[in-house]
Amino acid sequence: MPAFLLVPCAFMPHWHFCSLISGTSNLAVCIYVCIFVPMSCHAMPCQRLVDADVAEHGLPRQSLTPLFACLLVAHGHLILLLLTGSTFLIWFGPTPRLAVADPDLIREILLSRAEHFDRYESHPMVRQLEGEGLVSLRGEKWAHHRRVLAPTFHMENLKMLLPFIGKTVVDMAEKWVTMADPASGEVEIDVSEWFQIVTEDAITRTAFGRSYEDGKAVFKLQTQLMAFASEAFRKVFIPGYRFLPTKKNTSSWKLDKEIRKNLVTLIGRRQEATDDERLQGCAKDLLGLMINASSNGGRRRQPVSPISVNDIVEECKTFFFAGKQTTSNLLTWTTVVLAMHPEWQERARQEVLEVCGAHDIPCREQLAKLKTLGMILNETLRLYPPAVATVRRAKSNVVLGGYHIPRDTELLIPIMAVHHDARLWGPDATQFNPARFADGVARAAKHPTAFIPFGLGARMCIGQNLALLEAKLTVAIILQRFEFRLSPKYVHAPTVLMLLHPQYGAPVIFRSRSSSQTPDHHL
Ligand code: HEM
Repeated sequence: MPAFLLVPCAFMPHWHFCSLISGTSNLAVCIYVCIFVPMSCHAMPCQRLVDADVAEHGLPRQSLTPLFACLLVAHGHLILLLLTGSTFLIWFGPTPRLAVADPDLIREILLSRAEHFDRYESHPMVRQLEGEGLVSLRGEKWAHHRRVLAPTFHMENLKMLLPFIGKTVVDMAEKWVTMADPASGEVEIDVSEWFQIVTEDAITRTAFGRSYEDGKAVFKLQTQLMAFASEAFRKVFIPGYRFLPTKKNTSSWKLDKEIRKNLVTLIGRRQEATDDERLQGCAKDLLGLMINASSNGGRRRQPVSPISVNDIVEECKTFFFAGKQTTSNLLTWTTVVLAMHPEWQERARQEVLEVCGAHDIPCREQLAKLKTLGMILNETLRLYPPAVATVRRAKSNVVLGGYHIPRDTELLIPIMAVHHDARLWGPDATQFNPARFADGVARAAKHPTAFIPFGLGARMCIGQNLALLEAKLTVAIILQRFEFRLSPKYVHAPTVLMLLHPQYGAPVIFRSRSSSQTPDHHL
């Protein structure tokens, strides 16, 4: 039997240490830093793997802070891939994981032989954050929920949300203008914070539709709940601690109870609505679809698992979690790379002005014509995929690419490493070059499965259409109204805290295009 490729690599102990204690704990990172700092001196080489642009832009070097050390931990697989080839064993705490970065094998795992592999069950702390919805469900219940919820994300449905999302972006842009310094006409904005307003609004409309205001109140409570959960996630993990009646735990339980109470009231109100009201030309929202599915459950010949109030609560958590931060990270990285590459910024702006004009909120048909912007978004998703990896578990003993994989083996698909593999993307794999997507996604790399920011197969991201539409709309509106560049305060430090985000935020300097028409403006 071929043995797994065991890699004696300096990175293993770090991964091992950090993952033992919940992945991001400060204590673990301190241990990590003590062991690894003398060996690494500086983390810059790893960042260079992430983006060659850093060197070009002479961005400030930084000290090796604990969180920055996490970057190295998170990109261990990237380095292992480059050192060893595309299939290797890596330790995640006491558990071995087979990292698979070969696109043919990834295709087998996620698509052609997906029945042999299940989604990996997240840690309870993570599940608390992501909810027990679509992301973590499996088997028949997952299939039922996916079928029920899919219509929300059909393009015909989503395009009805565009004017609302567009209005939120325009309001945000107008606020930036009022914040500008009257002398210079410029304003510095940390886009990583502001974009969350846009994505929260979009997900609230998608989930609650015409009950938007009630939905906002629910998601506000959920934000507080998630703040508690993510704080706990960053601390040392003590099994069972989350069940103790500490001050924070009791506050979390109270919030959870309140969310359920609000949703039950909302569901009751929606159920009382007449059919006429339900069909008032509103977009199909997640809440409405789930309520219908719970009441239609009895009409199905073989009801799988009727959707309960608890299911609705958990799906709301899941969609809020899966839909908000991912898309705001994409928006943040897109703005950062456009600020780094003024020539692409200008090309994208000219296209937007030609297709959509200088002021109007772009409609679905216009967005579809923004080819350059589409290429830029793809290239951003390639270099900075918000979800850096995904994990599967073998359901039985299987042979994959000549390896005998025992049942229950975890398989890590390092999306970010695949996206940076020079064997697939060519020698400029670490460079920002949207032109590689000019002939479509399938032809951008040497393998059609080399680009998987939204996963692949049956469990591919259900929110992909919404994310891309929202991102295109938001960036188009910003390009119509502003020219922008990186703030000198910006530090290029992509780091992973569940998702890939800029460790020190993303301060960008915006200048309104109406004020920058003066002859002496410099960008
Ligand atoms: C740029 C934005 C986004 C990225 C990069 C992204 C990425 C992903 C990836 C990689 C997966 C597959 C995970 C796996 O195979 O294990 C996934 C699944 C999922 N995503 Fe997204 N996502 C994004 C936006 C959204 C949005 C806006 C929503 C909801 C409104 C959403 C909801 C979900 C859900 C519910 C799943 C689980 C699907 C299932 O298992 O059936 N995502 N996403």
